[in-house]
Amino acid sequence: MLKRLHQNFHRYIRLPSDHTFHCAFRYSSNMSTVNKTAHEFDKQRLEALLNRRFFYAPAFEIYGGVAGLYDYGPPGSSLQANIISEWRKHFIVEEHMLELDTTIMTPAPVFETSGHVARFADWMVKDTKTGDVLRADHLVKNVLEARVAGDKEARGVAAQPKEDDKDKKKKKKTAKAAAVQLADEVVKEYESILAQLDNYSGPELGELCRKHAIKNPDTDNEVTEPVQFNLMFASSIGPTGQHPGFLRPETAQGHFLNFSRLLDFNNGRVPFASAQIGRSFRNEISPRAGLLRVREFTMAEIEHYVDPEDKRHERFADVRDTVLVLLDRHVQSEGSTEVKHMSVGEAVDKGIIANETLGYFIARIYQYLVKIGINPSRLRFRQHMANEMAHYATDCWDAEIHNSTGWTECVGCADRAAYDLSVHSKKTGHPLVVRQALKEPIVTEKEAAEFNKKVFGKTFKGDAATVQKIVESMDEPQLLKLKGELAQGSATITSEDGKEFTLTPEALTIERKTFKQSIREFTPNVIEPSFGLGRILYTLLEHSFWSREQDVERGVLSLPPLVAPTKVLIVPLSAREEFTPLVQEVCKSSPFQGRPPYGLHVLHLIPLAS
Ligand SMILES: Nc1ncnc2c1ncn2[C@@H]1O[C@H](COP(=O)(O)OP(=O)(O)OP(=O)(O)O)[C@@H](O)[C@H]1O
Repeated sequence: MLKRLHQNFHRYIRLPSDHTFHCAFRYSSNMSTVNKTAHEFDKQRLEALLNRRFFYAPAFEIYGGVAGLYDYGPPGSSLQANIISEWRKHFIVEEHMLELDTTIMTPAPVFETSGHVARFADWMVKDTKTGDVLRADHLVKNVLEARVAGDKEARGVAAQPKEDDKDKKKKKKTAKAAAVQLADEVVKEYESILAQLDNYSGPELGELCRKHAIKNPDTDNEVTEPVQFNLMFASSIGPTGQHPGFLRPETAQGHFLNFSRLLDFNNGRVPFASAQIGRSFRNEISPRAGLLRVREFTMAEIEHYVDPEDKRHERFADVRDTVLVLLDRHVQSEGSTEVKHMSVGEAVDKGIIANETLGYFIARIYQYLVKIGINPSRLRFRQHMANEMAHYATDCWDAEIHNSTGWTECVGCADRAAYDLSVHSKKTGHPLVVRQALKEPIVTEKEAAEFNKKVFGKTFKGDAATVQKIVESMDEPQLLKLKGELAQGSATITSEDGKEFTLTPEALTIERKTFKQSIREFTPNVIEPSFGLGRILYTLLEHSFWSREQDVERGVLSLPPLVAPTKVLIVPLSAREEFTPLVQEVCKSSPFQGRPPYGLHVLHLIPLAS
């Protein structure tokens, strides 16, 4: 019997029929083909399927659950592992990146220096009567979008709500507005606000709420002025609570703090990149969007260190012709969302994308997302507007994926300039720089201060070090001025705390000297692609979900084999116990074991017969 099983292996591999998630077997990454026969997307059916098959579920559910925390079940974990595995291959292996695994618990000074303690915050408002908390930009977005939708409905442009919404109770609570037709200018103004929503400061969001009578849609109550809420989870390290700390809200700082070691590992050369996959934590104000906004999630982040004077990328030619859908900042600031279809080469040439390295990573992000099954026609890159971008960043693009809630940022890709390395270096005194031997030494002439240590010490005693520091920190024009004053007999300088010191030519001389520099020292700039894997996973599930017109009850997930949780199913057709060892034997000796064709590397053994 076993021999027969082996001989007829392919007959005993039961390719699952296409009415459950096991139809991960539809080898199509081209959903447009699939969608021709598919029924309209139904979020409730997808959610029911994901819940029933335990892709993921609210964490601590039997204790009532906590918003924004989710556990992944077997297929969800497997799907996530495959997404990560492909990410590792696509970025870490193919780009020779240096992988890290740094700690989550972080001492507070790190985030004080990075600016997170002061600025990693969102604007929140409170319902003036119930005290319910809402994120200010989300409130404005939901209410204005609902009004625009209501206007479309009143004009007969929008689809009417479906009659067959059986499970209305379960429907997500979202802002709804009556089908009321608005004046054309009002619609235009709303659309303009929505197009540049991320550009508004907290006070401006408050102003919008007042101007457009935006209230809490759940209660119709007014809301308070926006106040900032820091998103980091605070903790303390050690039994005495002496060392305040935070759960990291991103993995990036772990890369920067290890920069010197990474640089050594890379033999002192740039460019190179570090990469890390790990958990991050954000105490989101009002997480109501399933996996799209959670309080604990897996990120995959790359920090690519590059010479600030040369941001070319040696493999740019490989991606130059990749055509992307771009929504640039100028279009948004005009209140429009009109996209451009453009090759990444053209976008860099025209200065729409700031430099080659940033363009290279944007193209690689696109390739990765499409490879794992994201529908390219629902993927765009949106450039950050001036106010939205961190003050130190020179350019930033988000990979946004369209889903049932609209466009969602799933990957951020920013040129962070030299900010992070500079601030940590300044704070700790540890140089986070690259030293490069110059082919041709640079010869320069400049004013230099020379201290007569004996006289200097005698004159200034305990203040000698302070006075020396003041002089050493002077630039060329200041030194020239000081030199002139000393030539007249003496000069007076003042310390930060207002103390005055008189310098004489006996204590200090300033002379023009020639310097030869054979080492160039610089702080590299950082290009950072930052992926939220939960958002990618969820949008992928939406893009892969469909059902047939003739069988809408049964959902199908058409995931590419590369990431599908189940690749091959081997099942006994009878419940007889003696079949179990035979099936296990077949699994072990299957041609897929060890040498997976087409990425088939997971074998699931599921008893089918009952
Ligand atoms: N609360 C969250 N839940 C799930 N994923 C998240 C969350 N916050 C951020 N991410 C993911 O991490 C990536 C990088 O984080 P980044 O700091 O750029 O996001 P963000 O701009 O703060 O996102 P948002 O504006 O949506 O809050 C995002 O592109 C997203 O995929």
